[in-house]
Amino acid sequence: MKILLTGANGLLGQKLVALLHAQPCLALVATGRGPNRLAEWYPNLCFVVLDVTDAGQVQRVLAQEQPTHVIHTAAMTNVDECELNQAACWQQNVVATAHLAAVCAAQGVHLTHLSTDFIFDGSVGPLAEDAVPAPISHYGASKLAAENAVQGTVGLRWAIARTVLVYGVLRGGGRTNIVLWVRDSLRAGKAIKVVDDQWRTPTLAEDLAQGCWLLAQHSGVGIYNICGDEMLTPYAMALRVANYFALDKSLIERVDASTFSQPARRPARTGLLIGKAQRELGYRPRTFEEGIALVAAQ
Ligand SMILES: NC(=O)C1=CN([C@@H]2O[C@H](COP(=O)(O)OP(=O)(O)OC[C@H]3O[C@@H](n4cnc5c(N)ncnc54)[C@H](OP(=O)(O)O)[C@@H]3O)[C@@H](O)[C@H]2O)C=CC1
Ligand SMILES: Cc1cn([C@H]2C[C@H](O)[C@@H](COP(=O)(O)OP(=O)(O)O[C@H]3O[C@@H](C)C(=O)[C@@H](O)[C@H]3O)O2)c(=O)[nH]c1=O
Repeated sequence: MKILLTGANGLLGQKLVALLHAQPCLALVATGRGPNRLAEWYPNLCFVVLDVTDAGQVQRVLAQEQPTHVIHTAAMTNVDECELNQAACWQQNVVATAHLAAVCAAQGVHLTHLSTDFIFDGSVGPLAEDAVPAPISHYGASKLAAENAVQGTVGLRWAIARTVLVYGVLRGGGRTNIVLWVRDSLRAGKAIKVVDDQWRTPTLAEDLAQGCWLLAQHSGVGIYNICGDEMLTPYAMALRVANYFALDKSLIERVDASTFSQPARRPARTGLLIGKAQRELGYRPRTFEEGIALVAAQ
């Protein structure tokens, strides 16, 4: 088995490297668009530069590496930036994915593609895999189009892992996430406004990596929700983080989403149901509390 990761420098990518680099009987090729930000921690990691929007590079790297499986985490994940730079978002999230899927099909490579709860409009939740998508942001529309491109690629063995609000410790800089943002703001004595009218099933990055590994091992086919098992608002999450780290809860101001005028709308109520992944893959995510404890331990 030989797994090639895209976006290996990212939050999920790093956790996949941590999980997979020492697996017996598995060859791992980590790829990313920039320099390898993981060399300090994984000096023996096989890292190849791969910008997934460069069709020639994708062709060459897959032909050269001959993976049996690809886990495609690379994407433009800043939702507001996607709303403001829609062409770049489409290029990164849709065009690149469609081409990667075609190359995987041509080479008989199993593709696990990462998708999101933001393909839904947030009117009802939590949702199972058969719910009808209706994205309300360009990011969400791009991720739905990517799903459709993957599913529409003839001859491709594919799995789509949908996830939600991923958190965890990221090395070497990159996007922050809800748990780190709350912890670091409160530690700095900074007041924060946190919404209590958006509902999510927050996902520990290590659990998401485990779910992707299970999908690759099973060469799973179809859509699988891979996320946390608890439905929480960011406000509830912030209180849990403050309690765990014994930080000042009075700095957390409870607000609703109307407080923010972000370029991209966020779906109010999402969250995904994980029964299928639990039954078919043996997926067992940690609780939010356990997730915070793991973040604290790192
Ligand atoms: N984070 C979340 O809350 C959620 C994420 N997801 C999905 O999960 C996946 C992983 O997300 P996450 O790890 O959090 O994202 P990150 O933003 O942490 O990582 C994404 C990685 O993709 C890389 N990348 C971006 N464009 C390209 C490109 N053209 N070629 C190669 N690499 C590229 C980035 O490179 P660089 O480091 O150089 O910027 C970055 O390392 C994404 O597909 C995302 O849509 C779904 C739901 C929730
Ligand atoms: C910055 C900020 C966020 N929040 C809340 C809103 C939101 O529910 C949560 C995260 O907000 P952000 O804008 O940082 O993240 P956001 O862009 O909403 O996160 C999304 O990322 C993409 C990649 C996905 O695929 C989605 O699943 C989702 O995780 O925290 C506040 O309450 N106050 C704040 O000041």
